[in-house]
Amino acid sequence: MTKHLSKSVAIVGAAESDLGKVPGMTSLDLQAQAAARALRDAGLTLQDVDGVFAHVDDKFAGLHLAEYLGIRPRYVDSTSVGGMSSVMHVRHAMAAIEAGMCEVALVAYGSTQLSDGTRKVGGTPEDMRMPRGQFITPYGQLSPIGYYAMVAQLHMQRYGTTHKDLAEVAVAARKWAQLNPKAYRREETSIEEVMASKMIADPLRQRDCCLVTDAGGAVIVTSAARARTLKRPPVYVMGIAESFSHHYTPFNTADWLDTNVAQTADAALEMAGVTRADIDVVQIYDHFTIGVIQSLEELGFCKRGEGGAFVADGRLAPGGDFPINTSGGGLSYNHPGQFGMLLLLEAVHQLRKECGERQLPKAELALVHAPGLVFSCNTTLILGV
Ligand SMILES: CC(=O)SCCNC(=O)CCNC(=O)[C@H](O)C(C)(C)COP(=O)(O)OP(=O)(O)OC[C@H]1O[C@@H](n2cnc3c(N)ncnc32)[C@H](O)[C@@H]1OP(=O)(O)O
Repeated sequence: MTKHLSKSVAIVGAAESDLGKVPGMTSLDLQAQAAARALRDAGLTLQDVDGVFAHVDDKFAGLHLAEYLGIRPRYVDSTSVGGMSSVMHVRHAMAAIEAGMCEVALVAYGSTQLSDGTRKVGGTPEDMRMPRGQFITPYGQLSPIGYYAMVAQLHMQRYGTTHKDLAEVAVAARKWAQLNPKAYRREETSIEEVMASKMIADPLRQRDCCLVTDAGGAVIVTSAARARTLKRPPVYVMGIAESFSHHYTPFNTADWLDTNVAQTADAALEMAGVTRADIDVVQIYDHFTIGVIQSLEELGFCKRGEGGAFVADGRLAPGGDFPINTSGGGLSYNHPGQFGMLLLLEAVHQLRKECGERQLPKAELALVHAPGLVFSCNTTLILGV
């Protein structure tokens, strides 16, 4: 249905804010810093921006960012659906640009969860306000780690996945991080070290969980026609799809491992007119090691239940035959409150061949996948140069 929109818009500017621990900044500061850098990258100015797409833990995110930047856009979208929001905003920007409602869209995200100590592992008042809260939170279920721990338990019980399989994902991420000067954790690690790290929510140990860092990022999306007049090589949106299944906890679904991921992967690939085998760069949300195994299966890179075997023997790491998350991912690079923006940025950097030591030799087509909440929704994006 959206096939005709393939290559109708492109990312023409992309930048991270300062990363890691950034004291003295607010999430708005980080968004604005990233926005200024992304605009400079594109050769555009704030006056060119007429669409703002932002999400932070604030329902007025787009409005606040526009006001902070001193601009008066004619289109604002502050939809927040968890980790995938920034990736989904690229689709919403495409729709708005194609409908003539804006021409230069700023997509931004920022979080200072490390510096301001706002990341809580569970039992927050917000949890209690959600419908599930009263039945789950009082019993000590940590959010979202506890939910993914239950998914991991089920995966292990049903398919024989082991903790060593999970650890493979964490070690591969660290090996990529060692090639990325901006990564937060770059020290050597091993399968044994991951497996011996402190238990957080059985079977997920500390090193199975993403980092808590500050970070922000921004991309500039515009029409293909405008993109061709700018200084950067356009990174085209070849295909993109989003899908929603349930609210937050998978325990309301018939099978916790059942997701809508394949639906968005198939739709995005079809829109792009390419197959899984054509993809050079894969960026997958790694909030927890089990999330990567589950995503690889659900995206159709292997069958459900085979993800553990798929990631074995360093396959995802530098030098492996299925490299993913070349930045070091949320597990070792940076993980602000939500990771979609950083996944998107790494895909753009790979396609523009600006990744230094971690640059993949062939990088023409990228697949970015991000879920929201606990695989409650997801977006798949195919980018190409
Ligand atoms: C939509 C979504 O994206 S869902 C995901 C949202 N994010 C999360 O849920 C965050 C998950 N992670 C966490 O909550 C925490 O990192 C935990 C609970 C796993 C670990 O917490 P703690 O053991 O209390 O560690 P704490 O956060 O205090 O950090 C202690 C040290 O361990 C480090 N550390 C934490 N996780 C890791 C890791 N995976 N690898 C290496 N070091 C780590 C920290 O960087 C910190 O180092 P420092 O003292 O040098 O700064």
